Amino acid sequence: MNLGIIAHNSKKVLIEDFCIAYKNILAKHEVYATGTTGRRIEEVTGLHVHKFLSGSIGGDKQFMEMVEREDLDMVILFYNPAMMDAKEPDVGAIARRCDQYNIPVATNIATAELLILGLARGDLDWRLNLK
Ligand SMILES: O=C(CO)COP(=O)(O)O
Repeated sequence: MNLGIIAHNSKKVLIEDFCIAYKNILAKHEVYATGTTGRRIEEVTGLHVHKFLSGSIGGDKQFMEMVEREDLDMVILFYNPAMMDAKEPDVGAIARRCDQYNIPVATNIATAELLILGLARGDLDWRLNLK
């Protein structure tokens, strides 16, 4: 399955730790991420990540296009609710689009852990029937 990941700068270490912890599950899937998030994940896990441009220069739009094509099966958006900034990718818009297409989306690590463990257990296999 195709997993999409975006992490705000203040959440980069959190996403690194998450990806290290669940590296064995991620390795069985395709990971897509905005530029810096993807590079950081590659550096700490050694996994290959399909990298978009950096979020602030268009990577967020590339990510959104993939959601709109329903090509992502699960999305992790670690934004910082205390630091909403107009220059940052519009995570609210991406989350709304995920809801429109019924794509499982996690905006915090507690939910992300549920999703990744559910993915490993086959709970998201229904998405395979959409293709
Ligand atoms: O800017 C982002 C989230 O704030 C995401 O883009 P990068 O992964 O390129 O940092």
